[in-house]
Amino acid sequence: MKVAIIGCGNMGMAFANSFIQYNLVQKADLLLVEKNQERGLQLQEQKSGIVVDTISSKISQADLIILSVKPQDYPAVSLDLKSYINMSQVILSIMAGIPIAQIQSSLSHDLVIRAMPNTPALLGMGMTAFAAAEQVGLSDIRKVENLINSTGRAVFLEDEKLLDAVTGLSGSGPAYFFYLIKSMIDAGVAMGFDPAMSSLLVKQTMLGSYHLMQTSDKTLDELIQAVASKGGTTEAALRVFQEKLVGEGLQQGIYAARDRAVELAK
Ligand SMILES: NC(=O)C1=CN([C@@H]2O[C@H](COP(=O)(O)OP(=O)(O)OC[C@H]3O[C@@H](n4cnc5c(N)ncnc54)[C@H](OP(=O)(O)O)[C@@H]3O)[C@@H](O)[C@H]2O)C=CC1
Ligand SMILES: O=C(O)[C@@H]1CCC=N1
Repeated sequence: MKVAIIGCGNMGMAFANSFIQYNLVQKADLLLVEKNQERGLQLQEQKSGIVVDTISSKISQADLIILSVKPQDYPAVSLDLKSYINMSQVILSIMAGIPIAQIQSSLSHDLVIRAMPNTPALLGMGMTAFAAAEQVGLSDIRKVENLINSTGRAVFLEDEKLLDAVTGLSGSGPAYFFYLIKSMIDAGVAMGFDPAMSSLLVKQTMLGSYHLMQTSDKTLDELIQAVASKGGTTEAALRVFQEKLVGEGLQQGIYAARDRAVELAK
């Protein structure tokens, strides 16, 4: 399969590297379109594929074209791409917010799939949800799903609108996790640990807790209860979280991310 990737930053290259790692695409069949000169040079040094800095007739040979520029850069990309695209090519967009219909009309092209991955795709441990235009056949959906599976787990959504919620939940989710960890490490440092020791205490706790959650029969509430002894320390912390509306704050943040995805389409 021949693949072209337009915008080879964090996510574009997470996808490219997974395809290569699993031999789903050969480097000679991977066209990397990257406008940023410094990044383009890096990609050339890494020999990850055929690197070019502009969209040209070369793109007409690709079976699949991945759009992984920032949503704000898409209008310029669509103007360039429109003149080279051919009817049988499938477009896979991972851009936040931009609906399938908007991509179809800006490119005058039917075969569009829209996906929302996340950065653990860099390790093949990503979570991607995707939806397809009704004109895309099952065979093309399967081909794209196989590619996405090389970056981690994939779920197909019948309702494209939910992709904005996915963006707020799992697309941006890794940042929330790192934010939580950083806050805990900062608390450890404030209580007298050096940053390395605080980091070890927190990261190992999160790793162990993740595996406990995944292997235990208990619900999340029961797992919390199992830590929170009556009248003990955890209860004291949970009371403060409740008073400070930590859970609600997190949820409001997730809704704000979803709403920003909707705004990005305008
Ligand atoms: N980062 C994440 O966690 C996730 C991101 N996404 C989506 O993926 C997309 C890319 O995000 P991310 O990888 O983080 O962004 P990056 O900024 O890392 O990558 C985008 C790259 O595209 C380049 N670019 C801009 N315009 C063009 C053009 N006309 N032709 C070729 N290349 C161009 C940019 O260059 P320059 O820097 O010079 O502008 C940049 O190198 C976004 O739409 C985002 O919504 C989806 C899920 C998760
Ligand atoms: O922050 C963003 O806009 C992108 C989309 C999801 C994660 N990063």
